[in-house]
Amino acid sequence: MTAPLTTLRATGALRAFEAAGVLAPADVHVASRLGRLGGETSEPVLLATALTVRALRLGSVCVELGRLPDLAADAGDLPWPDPSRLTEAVRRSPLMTGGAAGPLTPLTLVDTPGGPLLFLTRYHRQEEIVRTALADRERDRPAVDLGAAAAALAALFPGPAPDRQRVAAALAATEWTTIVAGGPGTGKTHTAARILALLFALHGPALRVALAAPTGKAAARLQESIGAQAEELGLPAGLVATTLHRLLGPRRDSRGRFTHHAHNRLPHDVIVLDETSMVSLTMMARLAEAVRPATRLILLGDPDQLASVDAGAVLADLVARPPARPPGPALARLVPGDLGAEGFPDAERDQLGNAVIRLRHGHRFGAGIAALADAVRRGAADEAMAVLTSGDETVDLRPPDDLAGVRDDVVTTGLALLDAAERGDLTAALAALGTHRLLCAHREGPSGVGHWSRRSLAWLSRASGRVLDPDRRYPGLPLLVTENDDDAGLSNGDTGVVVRRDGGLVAAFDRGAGPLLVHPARLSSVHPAYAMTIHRSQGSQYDSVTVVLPDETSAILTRQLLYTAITRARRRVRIVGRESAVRAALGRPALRASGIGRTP
Ligand SMILES: Nc1ncnc2c1ncn2[C@@H]1O[C@H](COP(=O)(O)OP(=O)(O)OP(=O)(O)O)[C@@H](O)[C@H]1O
Repeated sequence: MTAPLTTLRATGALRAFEAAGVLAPADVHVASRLGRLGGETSEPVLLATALTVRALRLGSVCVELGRLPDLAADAGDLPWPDPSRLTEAVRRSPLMTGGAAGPLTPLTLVDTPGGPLLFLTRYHRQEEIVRTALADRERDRPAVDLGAAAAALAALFPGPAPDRQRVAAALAATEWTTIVAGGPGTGKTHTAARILALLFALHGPALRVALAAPTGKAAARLQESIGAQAEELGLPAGLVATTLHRLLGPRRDSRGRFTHHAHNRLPHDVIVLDETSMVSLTMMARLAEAVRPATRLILLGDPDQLASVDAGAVLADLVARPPARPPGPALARLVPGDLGAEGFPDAERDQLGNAVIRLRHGHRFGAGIAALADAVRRGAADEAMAVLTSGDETVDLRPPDDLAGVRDDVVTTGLALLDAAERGDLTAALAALGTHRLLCAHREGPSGVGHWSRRSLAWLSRASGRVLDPDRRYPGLPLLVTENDDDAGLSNGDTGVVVRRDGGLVAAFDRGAGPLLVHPARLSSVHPAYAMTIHRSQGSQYDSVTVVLPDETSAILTRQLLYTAITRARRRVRIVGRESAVRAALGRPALRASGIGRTP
């Protein structure tokens, strides 16, 4: 039996950190358990261990021992250990060296030019796997027929220089790994479809291609988008996208292990992975092990989004790596006009050495949303406020007591859902689901999901003249999936709606071409989705979005959180909150630590 999550044993420093809310009971529990198993009693070492466990919970793979107090700058006075004494104590710890109790070494300390980093060994290994695989893949470059590649590039990308999409495709032709970064609507999928066309042109129709994404929903969108361009680009019809899990082949006999691994690699010539910012370090390591050296790996994603909820912002880390080598000579010969163009700065050219290209031009957003997202990404608070107060009708900042507009959007969307769902019109119901979404930073409290869900339901009940009880799954109830359910084909974060159908009810989930229908009784972990957290909205977009900000003291309110919320909107974004909260968010980049690109 596992021990209950009690922290009665927390003493001294751990207790102080737990009382201050810096450590959760589970952090202390894991650290104490490791300490007992490994024979470590030093309080500072156990504190550092608990802080490392906490860091994982918050998306960092390690902690910087020399800068521990930065982890909780707003937590007041706490008994932080002296960094150099702590580092020495960790170095000598049986948790590092293995003790009398056995060879268990759950901690790994890595010295870097920026100071010592403390990892849980398991995650350090995973970083090593990703780093080593990438370094191996960077040792050489694929041979390419430059004449054929130049001709195909010219046909696929006829625009003026600099065209970063063309550069992305040229990278994909000349590198084993290519990272195409960019915000929503910058054309990552558009480019991926053209990259495939280029690779088919170079290597013939037998090329084996895999399309993958971290969630079922993202895979469906990728497949739909590539499929819609297949005819125009001469791609084979019926390219199928799958989740990364399914690509690797989950094994029923062993959770976390896959059919494809270092000794049974994936057979594909090209693997395109979308929404890479949502891939955890663990899954990235599994993929890195399973990819053949001569497979082209194309990673697409937005590194400015919130990191994956599991540890590891692998994409952001890969994009931020200092250049390891100069750009390849073949690249310069394929796209000399783009690389030499005035609007293509040196810093971007250097990044090409790591096969990283960032698409910058938005093709989908209103100009207001794009300008706001860009200002938020850079933390430029005055610029963001100027956009928000410019009168541009695609972006708006409203004080928390000015709710008429939000109510209108909630009621219009809710009534459309009720109407379409009662009529059994799946297409209309799923379309209504994507028109407006309420996003909150928190789950609880006056700016949290619970409060705003109840408020939305009250508005909608009044407007529809019906008593709507989310516990009785009525037609028109929007749903949010909160756990992966492989058997039902649902992923954590999927949204759907209950619809009347053939005299009964079904839950419909958007899957591009055809909706996924699930009997409501088969749904295990779902909640009403009148409002949802920004974290859960990652990877989805809506026509219009209302973002409810907490007050400026909320530590969860970071630049990445606000960027992620804003970029969920295609046409209109309304922020409900005060200017002070917007400014606080922009002043708070999420502190994440990882070793990729830093360790020797
Ligand atoms: N070079 C281009 N010329 C014309 N239209 C483009 C170009 N690039 C992208 N688009 C269009 O812009 C829209 C957004 O492109 P796409 O879906 O590829 O972006 P994305 O970066 O993959 O977005 P997301 O991150 O939301 O998936 C699509 O309608 C696409 O056809």
